[in-house]
Amino acid sequence: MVRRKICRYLQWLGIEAKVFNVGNYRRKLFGTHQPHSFFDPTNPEGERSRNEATNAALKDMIHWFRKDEGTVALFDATNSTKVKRELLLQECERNGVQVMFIESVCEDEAIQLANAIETQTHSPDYEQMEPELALQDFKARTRLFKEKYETIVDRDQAYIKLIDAGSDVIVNRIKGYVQSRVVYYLMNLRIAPRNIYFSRHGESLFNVMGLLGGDSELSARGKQYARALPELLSTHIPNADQLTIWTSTKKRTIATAKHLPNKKLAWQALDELEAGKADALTYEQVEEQFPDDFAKRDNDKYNYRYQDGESYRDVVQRLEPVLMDLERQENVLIIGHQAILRCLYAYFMNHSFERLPYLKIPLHTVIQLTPRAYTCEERRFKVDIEAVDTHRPKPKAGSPAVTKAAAPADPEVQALATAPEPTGRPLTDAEKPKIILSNMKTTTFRDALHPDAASVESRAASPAPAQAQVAATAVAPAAPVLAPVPAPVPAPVPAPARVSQAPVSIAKPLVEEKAKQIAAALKQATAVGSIANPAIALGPNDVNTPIPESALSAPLQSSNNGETTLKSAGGPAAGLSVNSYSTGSVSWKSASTPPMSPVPSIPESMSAAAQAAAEADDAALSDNQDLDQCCSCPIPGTGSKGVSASSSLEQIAVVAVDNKSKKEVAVTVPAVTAVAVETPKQVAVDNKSKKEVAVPVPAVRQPVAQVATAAFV
Ligand SMILES: O=P(O)(O)OC[C@H]1O[C@@](CO)(OP(=O)(O)O)[C@@H](O)[C@@H]1O
Repeated sequence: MVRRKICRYLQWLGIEAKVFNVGNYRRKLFGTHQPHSFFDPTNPEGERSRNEATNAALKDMIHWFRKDEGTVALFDATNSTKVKRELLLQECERNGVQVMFIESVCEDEAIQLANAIETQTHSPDYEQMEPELALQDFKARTRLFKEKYETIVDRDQAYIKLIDAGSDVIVNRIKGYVQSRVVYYLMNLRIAPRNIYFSRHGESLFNVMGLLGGDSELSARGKQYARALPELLSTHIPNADQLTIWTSTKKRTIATAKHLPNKKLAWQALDELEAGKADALTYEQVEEQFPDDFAKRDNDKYNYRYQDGESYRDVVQRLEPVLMDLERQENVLIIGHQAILRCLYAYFMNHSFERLPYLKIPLHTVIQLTPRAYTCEERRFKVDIEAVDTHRPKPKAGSPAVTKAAAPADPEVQALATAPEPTGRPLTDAEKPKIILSNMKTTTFRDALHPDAASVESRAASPAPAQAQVAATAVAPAAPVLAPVPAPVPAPVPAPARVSQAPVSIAKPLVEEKAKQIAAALKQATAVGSIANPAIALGPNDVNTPIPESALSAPLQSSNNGETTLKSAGGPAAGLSVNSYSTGSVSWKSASTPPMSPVPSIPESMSAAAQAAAEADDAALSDNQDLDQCCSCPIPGTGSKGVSASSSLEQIAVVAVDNKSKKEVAVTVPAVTAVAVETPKQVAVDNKSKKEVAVPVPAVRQPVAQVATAAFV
């Protein structure tokens, strides 16, 4: 399930990613209900069939790269032996695809069992089979894999090892933007059972007047909703008093949380999409005053950036730290805004970026999301208090509002925009949105095939459009030199320099005791063998950008020969210190990181054949996405509302004291100690002080990689 989560996460960030699940190929070629003997390595017939499935998936993956459709492929197979991994590596190298493996080592029997049960419950392999029989078969299959399992020891190879549900993470030869992104994500990932709740603030005065943005009070009906919320929660949510409430720093969300006795935290990063010059206007006024902008937004709402404001893409970037923290948390209720909740909801429910800005997040409704291994379940609780409808559907192609817009309306988006409002009842199976999650093994990144390299470079060199109150005056540094791009012909191409030959990106002092423990754990794990070995192949753009050491220093436990073990609790930014940093009205308290609970995710341990993810899901996950990510620059003091850099490794969330309210708020700031490597400086002008300030800018938003994963197939 991890590979699906990685895929969803990368897609959410705007990186084209797709899962190639060998189990699905195997099922297509040889049927669903194969007995465990099919997986016996001493069964030549079974072995031949499984290799055939692997080759078919591999072929499709390479084809996908060659057609230039994707950036990161997750090759989802077991990859549990050196020979299998070598095969994958050779094929990828021959085609200019760089590989990073992800191995999940789990010795915790309880987690193994939970995984087995989850797998046999949801895998298409065990559909219509008695649960007990399914479990037995799955265990037998797992034993067969264990016998031949070989842990990854090649120090030249890029890999991540998740030990015991990610409580330790071993990182070897990880470099560049996408790889470090994946490491960061895995360190924060949590797959323990929990619910996540979203609610917009109660109806606001601006909502009633149809005005965008602002910081208005609640209307009378909005206040009524705030008063009704405690009872709504206690009626529908077990242990509602245990929920942590996250709000934005806007009055309307804080007032909505007012009557809740729960622990509360206000995040600046949760503030509504900044409408800039359109702030406090109605849609009609915006159309009248800024007709071109209005049409552009209708044409591409996700990417359209308000003058002096933000785009949805910007908001996704700034929400990343919130999302990371959300992944670590138990039960959280976010009282937020329409655009903000669309972004978060789209992540969990796996909506494409085209659909995202049109998702329906109505007022006076609590949305409950329950991540499952293979799905994310949703329920909506609507309070019977009237509220205006602030949802503006995408205008039909050809309508006056989009006369200037070239592209026709996306039918899926249209359908979504006109879909009936969800009600308080639980969704039926057919209505339930499917989601990610499945075992992940091998992840590969590629770039060399990307014929768009030059244009990517030029995109990176273009100044970002004006950010909230910031005028960019300098050009971002040149993109890293790209490897020669092989022509997209079917014939084998020369293998590029291997990722493994790149210099070690992280070298830390050895902590003997911990290293011994890890070694013992790995040895043991090899013997016990509960694994999942994903691999990620990296593009050349990504090769020379190591993870900022400082971003990883705090959780460091031990390292040896370039292999680094990271303690995931607290995330990679834990312990980074921000001394005296100041923004408009906020001063940093000190070196504390925001409330971060220890992470660990459930391991994908044996992940096995349980690839319940149907082909259809894979297709759903592979929405074409635009790689042209815009840089968004966090400018302290410019009123940019915590607009963040696009790499979370470059920023940390800290607890700060709001100078006005004297309350603690969680805010994100650039991790100043972490920006040096990946984030060159750019000069911008602070509109308030009129002074030049150095701004961290993501080096490149290039297509970075392609991923492959493996499972028991
Ligand atoms: O992106 P669109 O669909 O315009 O919606 C965003 C708008 O939603 C609103 C309501 O119109 O959110 P909210 O009231 O939840 O804070 C505006 O503030 C915001 O500008």
